[in-house]
Amino acid sequence: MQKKRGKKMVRIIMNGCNGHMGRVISELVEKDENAEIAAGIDVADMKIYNYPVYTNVFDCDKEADVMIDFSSPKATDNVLKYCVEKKLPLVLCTTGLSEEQLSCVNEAAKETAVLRSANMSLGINTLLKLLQDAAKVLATAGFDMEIVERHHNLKVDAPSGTALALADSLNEAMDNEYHYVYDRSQKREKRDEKEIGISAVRGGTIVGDHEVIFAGPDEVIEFRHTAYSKTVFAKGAVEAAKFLSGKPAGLYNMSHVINK
Ligand SMILES: NC(=O)C1=CN([C@@H]2O[C@H](COP(=O)(O)OP(=O)(O)OC[C@H]3O[C@@H](n4cnc5c(N)ncnc54)[C@H](OP(=O)(O)O)[C@@H]3O)[C@@H](O)[C@H]2O)C=CC1
Ligand SMILES: O=C(O)C1=N[C@H](C(=O)O)C[C@H](O)C1
Repeated sequence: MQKKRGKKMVRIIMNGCNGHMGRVISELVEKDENAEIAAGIDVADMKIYNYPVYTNVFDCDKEADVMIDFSSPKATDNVLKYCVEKKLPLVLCTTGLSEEQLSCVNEAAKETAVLRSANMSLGINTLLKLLQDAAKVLATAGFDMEIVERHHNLKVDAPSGTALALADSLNEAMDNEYHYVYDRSQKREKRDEKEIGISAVRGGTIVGDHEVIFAGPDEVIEFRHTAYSKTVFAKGAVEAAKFLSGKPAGLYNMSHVINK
């Protein structure tokens, strides 16, 4: 299909182009007058779309304005190296990165623009802010904070990157006094008041569901976000790519895109 070209065209390299998110983004960009996929990167060239696919990121010699990455932590080290070498802005959406990889992200952001977000949806990024006000009132009043996340049965990392980001947001509001508990199966003592419990459910085709529970004496408040399709993440990622193209080196997040 020949698409109408807009005035301002953002050229994207899609890392993880054969995956679930890579495909949703390819479909979305196909209809976008102001964006195109210059090349894809994945472990195999499945010839799904009409852009060139490289199985090794370092073989990719296409001119581009930004990379979007939805792949695997196994790809992250090379993705960061490539983007630093090419001074290519990077929208990093892959979750499950190690502590060491997270510090490499910070280092890379000194050389090129990096926007890392575990969740590209408007809803979760709004919730991250709202929760801080709630925590300041409720956790201070002694409410316990718990997070339950639910995802499809193909998800490999647990807890989700979003659950960790939600916990970090709560914790930041409380001067980082809290610690996270992922598994209570070996515990023989009651809950610590400074813990945030994080539980993961995996099943079927659940796109992504996050519940933040504030449980106090005789009352409970719950905040819940449900993604009904992967398009919410794809839209956010393409918007972030357009925002990041041409930006100076630095670490960005979705709040920069939403409040631009
Ligand atoms: N920030 C956000 O809003 C969101 C983040 N995510 C995260 O994005 C990531 C991808 O999700 P999803 O698309 O569902 O996963 P998929 O497994 O469907 O897709 C990942 C793709 O990346 C490929 N891949 C694996 N290793 C490499 C590598 N070294 N280089 C290039 N490509 C590679 C995989 O190939 P193969 O299958 O052969 O291994 C696969 O085609 C996950 O970490 C997920 O948690 C997902 C949704 C939203
Ligand atoms: O793997 C997924 O699918 C998702 N991963 C992200 C996460 O780990 O938080 C975001 C979203 O919930 C979907």
